[in-house]
Amino acid sequence: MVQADNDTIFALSSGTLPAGVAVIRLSGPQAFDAALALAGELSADRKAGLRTIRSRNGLVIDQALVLAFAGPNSFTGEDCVEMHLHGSRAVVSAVHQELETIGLRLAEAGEFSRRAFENGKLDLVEVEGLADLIAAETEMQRRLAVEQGFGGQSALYMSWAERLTRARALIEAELDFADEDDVPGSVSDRVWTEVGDLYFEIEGHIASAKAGEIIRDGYKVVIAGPPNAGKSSLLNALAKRDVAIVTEIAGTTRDLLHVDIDMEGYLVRFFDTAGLRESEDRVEQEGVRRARIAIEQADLVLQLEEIDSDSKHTYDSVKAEVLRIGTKVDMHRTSTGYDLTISSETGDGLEELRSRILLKLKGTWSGSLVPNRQRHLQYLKEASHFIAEALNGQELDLRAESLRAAASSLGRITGRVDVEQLLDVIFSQFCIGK
Ligand SMILES: Nc1nc2c(ncn2[C@@H]2O[C@H](COP(=O)(O)OP(=O)(O)OP(=O)(O)O)[C@@H](O)[C@H]2O)c(=O)[nH]1
Repeated sequence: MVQADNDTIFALSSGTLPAGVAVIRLSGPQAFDAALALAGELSADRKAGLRTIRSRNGLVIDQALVLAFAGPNSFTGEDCVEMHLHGSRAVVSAVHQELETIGLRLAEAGEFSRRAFENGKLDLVEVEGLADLIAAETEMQRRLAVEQGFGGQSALYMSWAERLTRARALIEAELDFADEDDVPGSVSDRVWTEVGDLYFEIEGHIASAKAGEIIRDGYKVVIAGPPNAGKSSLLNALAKRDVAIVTEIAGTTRDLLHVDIDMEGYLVRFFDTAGLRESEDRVEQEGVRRARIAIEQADLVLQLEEIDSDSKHTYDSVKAEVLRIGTKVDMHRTSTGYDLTISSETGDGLEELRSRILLKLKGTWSGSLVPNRQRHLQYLKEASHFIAEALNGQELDLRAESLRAAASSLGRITGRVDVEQLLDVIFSQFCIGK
């Protein structure tokens, strides 16, 4: 069913019940009336007031703190109310029932944010950043989401779109008014130098996308090696619990297993893989196939091998960095030819392994703004392509058109930048004509 945009909506905005407090949020033209019907009276704008919440037939449902936010100064830009109730299922359910009877409806997933976007309170990048902030589990994910959710990234893209549009305005001024006296001679050289600088800035930003992906989706560490090398034992030792089955039977692990570990604020996803060997067993063959895909997609491969073992394995298509690790050091004396030797049994070398992984991770993100979604990357690449076209073009009007297309691509990232509007602003600052 298509829901009307001017419906007044409500939802439980806080977490799982029961809890100390449950926050129900209302948004839309009827929000204040509905809150008045339940709470009797609302405090002044944005001031919390302690109210008794009653049903229509006068029965007390709960006592709550009620806050009213008159639009446009609210999250959605509409009139909003928050009721901070006691967090019981029965209280929340009774309030929901009352609100539905009054004619409000339960919000759909993301509907508050959608309204915030439609009312110009948040742009798309900020909406995505907010979603990431809510989903953030590690400190670095939180920091990245804050950079994105609170306007920093949008401001960067907006400033780039503005620079492109300004360049285009200058070029068009040159095209339109070249024969008049009050436009300074050829501005082209300076404009193209500036556009060239911007091209390198955008390319640099695109190159940092991997860092964004690693922080947001996790650093993928794949534990690989022949059967019985001790892969599952290492996964369990790192996770400090029994995630994977460990036996002395070669070929125990057949599927891909993974464990997420928060290492000093970074999300690290460790994958345990099936031992790499030729096998007649179809399940094991499939496990090995999945292991190879995981190795190809890894950020770091831990190549395990029991010290002194004969089963040396070569990896064909590893793009990631590889750490060669000799295992079961508690059972062996010699240990040359490895980057590191470990024992999951005694814990030897595990701290060293953790530090090496962290060292690699800490070098990935400097804390600067980075694209962290495929959507951003796609439009950034598109923008960069159009800028390159403008820089290498011949006809001035076609080059100006490429600049417009590049600014539009950047505008699509935030969903806000209207290039034509920008052009008006820029032209209004010129004093062309008499
Ligand atoms: N002494 C000793 N034994 C270990 C160590 N790590 C693993 N083992 C033993 O080696 C055998 C194989 O360990 P796993 O962790 O299952 O090895 P895997 O590489 O996952 O094996 P597959 O699932 O067959 O690919 C088990 O009997 C473990 O107890 C270690 O550090 N020291």
